[in-house]
Amino acid sequence: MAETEIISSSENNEQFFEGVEKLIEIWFTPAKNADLRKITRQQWENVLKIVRCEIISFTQSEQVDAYVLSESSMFVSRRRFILKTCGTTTPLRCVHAVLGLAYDVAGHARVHNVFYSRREFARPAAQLQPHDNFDSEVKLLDSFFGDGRAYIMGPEKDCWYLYTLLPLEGTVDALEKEHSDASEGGLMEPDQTIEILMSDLDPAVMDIFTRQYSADAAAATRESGIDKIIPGMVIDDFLFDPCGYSMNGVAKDGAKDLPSGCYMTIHITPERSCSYVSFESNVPVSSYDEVIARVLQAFRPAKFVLTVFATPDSPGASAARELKKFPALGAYCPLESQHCRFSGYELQYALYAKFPS
Ligand SMILES: C[S@+](CC[C@H](N)C(=O)[O-])C[C@H]1O[C@@H](n2cnc3c(N)ncnc32)[C@H](O)[C@@H]1O
Repeated sequence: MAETEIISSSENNEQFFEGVEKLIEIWFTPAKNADLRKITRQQWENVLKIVRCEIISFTQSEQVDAYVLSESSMFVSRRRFILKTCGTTTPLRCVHAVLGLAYDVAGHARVHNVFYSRREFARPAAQLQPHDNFDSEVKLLDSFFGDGRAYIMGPEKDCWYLYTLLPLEGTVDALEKEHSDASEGGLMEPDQTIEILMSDLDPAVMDIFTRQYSADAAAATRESGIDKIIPGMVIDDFLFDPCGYSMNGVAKDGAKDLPSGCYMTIHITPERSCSYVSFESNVPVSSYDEVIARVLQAFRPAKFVLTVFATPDSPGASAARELKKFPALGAYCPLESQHCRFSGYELQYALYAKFPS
């Protein structure tokens, strides 16, 4: 298994692990016969060496290849690449190699869009370049993709960073993008993604994700209720030793109400001093109420960042607008909320904390 940075915390002799992930999503412009799934496992393994992690499990649906990694997950479909990695991994260092394989092996010559995002790290100083600060990350991304836009949302300690090629709606750049999209023939298929990035979780729940408590990953999946969050998924789960958990879910072929490109992914760092859980899915629902309620009930965080990206024609567009109203979510009140209208996407960011009891 790849080298893992687990640093002893002097306070209580507990291990520190940076659960916060860096997430990069690259969409390529559709091209005849082009498919990222032509890239071989060996080629992905070489890419992941640059990132400092490795593949530990694989599952797939008709549309998505899903890899569980030693540090989080990778999803590969015809024209979309998603890499989400935690710890002190270096995902932006592999972008050059991914673009090369996309061109040489998969037949993709043009990048249509890019999203790079992450929450603020618990220990930013422990990260390796370029991840030691957002400016360096943006500089490297710009060296690959040209003129991207960088945003920082929320308060300093709990902020969420985003880099994208999407211009803000109503700008001259947005008009230009619409023209180029129109000439390429309506590229944007409906798309929506929810992420719930949780910290400071209930220790009783976190115990489930230890070898001491759960015999295997499947037992932890059942006991926590992860298998009920989005029914109809094939689950590929992994329980680390002595603790830690990762899972990918892809829609079962022929699942009712679940399109075959649908995925979910959950990663859990249960150590008490640095507990962290991330949930992400592109499930196409018009309200996220049930999914959010199930996630919060399963993990009981003290605090979380919620982000929703949705194209205007996706069912999730109404969900993003509902969340814009700044609603309380069960036992949680919103501390911050921001809504952004990009050309072709809406984004809702919010920071929630448990009501004081
Ligand atoms: C890979 S998981 C998922 C982390 C994820 N990003 C999250 O949301 O917390 C990390 C957890 O697994 C534990 N772990 C145990 N062995 C590991 C290994 N070889 N590589 C990575 N993590 C390991 C870490 O201590 C941590 O609790």
